Amino acid sequence: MKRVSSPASSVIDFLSIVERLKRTKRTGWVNSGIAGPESVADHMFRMGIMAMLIDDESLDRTRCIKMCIVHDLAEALVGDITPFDGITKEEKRKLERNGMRDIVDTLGTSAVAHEIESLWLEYEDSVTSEAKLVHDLDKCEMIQQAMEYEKSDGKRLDSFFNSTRGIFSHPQVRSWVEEIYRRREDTQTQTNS
Ligand SMILES: Nc1nc2c(ncn2[C@H]2C[C@H](O)[C@@H](COP(=O)(O)O)O2)c(=O)[nH]1
Ligand SMILES: [Mn+2]
Repeated sequence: MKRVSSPASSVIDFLSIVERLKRTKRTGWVNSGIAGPESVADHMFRMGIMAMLIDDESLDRTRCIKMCIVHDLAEALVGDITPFDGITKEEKRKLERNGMRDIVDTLGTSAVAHEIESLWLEYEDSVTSEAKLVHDLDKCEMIQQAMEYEKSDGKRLDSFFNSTRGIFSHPQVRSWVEEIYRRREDTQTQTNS
């Protein structure tokens, strides 16, 4: 089937929506009083790099990288909703599903529009091994950022570690999480000495 590419006007409209992710600060850090917090785009970028570092031949690595960089795309329209905003998971999914539909519609019926929406739905359903890995990376990236903010801002961000304890399943990600915890303890030891 001939690939139908989106016209330039649609592409620029779509990229202007993506630009919002560069300006949308991650709510969890804003609520924690972090100065100059990362954006949603920053978070997805490092997740993409993390996916490149995964050494697992059973996974479609390229698909994982693509899933990382689209998984929070809906937040360009609905914002970055935390588990503490009083919005149910069902309502959040409905808001983000509708947001994704609006975002992808700007690209028309192109193959890439379908690909982006499919990747997002696969992440949301969290059934495939690739999606489960990207969920691991989502939380691993978050706790590494929390560890780095604890060190740079001299704060305790316990909730990020408490809410993700024991949830990681991929062995390589678990090894990264162990190292994050070790470094966090080092920082706390140095701070207390
Ligand atoms: N204070 C906390 N905030 C949290 C926690 N877990 C997630 N979050 C924040 C981080 C993001 O701002 C937002 C959702 O992130 P997604 O990548 O899942 O869209 O919620 C937590 O335990 N404490
Ligand atoms: Mn995320």
